[in-house]
Amino acid sequence: MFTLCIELYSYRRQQNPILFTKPKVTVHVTTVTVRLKRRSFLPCISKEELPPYYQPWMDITLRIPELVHSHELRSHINKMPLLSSKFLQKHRELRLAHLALSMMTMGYVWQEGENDTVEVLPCSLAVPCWEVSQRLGLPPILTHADGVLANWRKKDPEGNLELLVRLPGGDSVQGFFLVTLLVELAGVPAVRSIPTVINGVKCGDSEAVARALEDISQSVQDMTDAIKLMQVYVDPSVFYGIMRIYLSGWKDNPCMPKGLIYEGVQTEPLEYSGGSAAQSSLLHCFDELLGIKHEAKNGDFLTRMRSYMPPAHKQLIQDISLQPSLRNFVQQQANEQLNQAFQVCVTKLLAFRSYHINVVSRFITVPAARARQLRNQSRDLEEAMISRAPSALEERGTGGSGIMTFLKSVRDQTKIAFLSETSNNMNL
Ligand code: HEM
Repeated sequence: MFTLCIELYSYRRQQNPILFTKPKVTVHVTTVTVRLKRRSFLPCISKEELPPYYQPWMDITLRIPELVHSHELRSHINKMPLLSSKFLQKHRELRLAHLALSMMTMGYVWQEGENDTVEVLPCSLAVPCWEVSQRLGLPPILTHADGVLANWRKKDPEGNLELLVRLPGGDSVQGFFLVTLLVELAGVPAVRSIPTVINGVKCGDSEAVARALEDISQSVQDMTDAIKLMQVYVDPSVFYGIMRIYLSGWKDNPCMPKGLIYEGVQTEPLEYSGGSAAQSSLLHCFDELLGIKHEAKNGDFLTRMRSYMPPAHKQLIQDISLQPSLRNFVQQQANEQLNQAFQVCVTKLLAFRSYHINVVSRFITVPAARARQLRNQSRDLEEAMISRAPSALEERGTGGSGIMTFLKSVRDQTKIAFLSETSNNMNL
């Protein structure tokens, strides 16, 4: 019997829950609210959970945008005491500590933009960041598991959400991380249905497999609906001109070709990719389940992104990959309902990836083209903001990939998963 190795949260569908509000606009979307169990994909963390000993970390972390703006973050971190990580005990404390330390790291490195980065992260930050990372099995840099999965709390009993820790970029930062969180939440029913699919394949129960695939399709559709909120809550100029650099890493990044020395940890510089939703476990799980294989270079990138996930997520993906092939099962059964359910599932995943390419075009490709045009002749504030965006990242994602070639190839490989006889009927 295949069971989920990670305890997921239970969820409840509601007609119109208010997810979070934007000044003057309250958005109602048909998606999910959550009741959390203790250990889940999305740990519910509150600021109060770190012991008071760690107040010097939180004092700085909660002021990152303001201290970056006044160019004082680095000096505050340079004066920060070197604290022992041994008083952090619970998993949630460690996750909150990792969130705080990795957010400070991003602010420290990128405070002055791409032209005045640092070569060394001071030991008061580097040492605890390294130690906490080792204990969690995460890299010592901001990951999707920090900025999205562990960076929220309920703001009020109605279910509105807010971030715990912010980066520069105002409301767009909140919008970016929380909309991504909504995509994660929308994907929960799909992950919960995966064991049903696997067990159905093992027992030869086509009907159960078909029903579970239909649930997965609905959930992926909900993910696509959720990602559409990005354009409501995030301003592309702010994303591209201000926020994006703070998500960037020091691997495959021309403005930090040598990587970063973590003082007190190692004398040689280390290289890490920045935060990216390519580190989300969801699509990795779906690809493994549906038998979607990526081309060598892209596959290597995506596999590398798994080492930026919490180990239990990585393990879950690995476990799914080791199960009997769903695709073979569907082909052998020659059952129309099952065939159809499988095809719809691939179609929905393809639609998510196609819409995601749209999002990337709106938030990166279009502003990058405008930035190139305006770099030497900025006129108004919005233009100035875009033209100050780091040029090294025009063609690269924060995870370090060559963006459009990568994303289009990943999408095209998804199409290959269609069962051949019916793909013609689906007009693709
Ligand atoms: C403004 C919003 C977003 C932008 C600009 C964006 C940008 C990118 C970029 C540039 C990549 C290439 C990998 C890299 O180097 O980082 C990527 C990959 C990826 N992104 Fe996003 N992304 C956004 C939102 C999201 C959201 C909300 C999700 C949902 C979880 C998501 C899921 C993925 C996935 C799964 C990949 C890996 C490629 C794939 O499996 O199709 N992205 N994204």
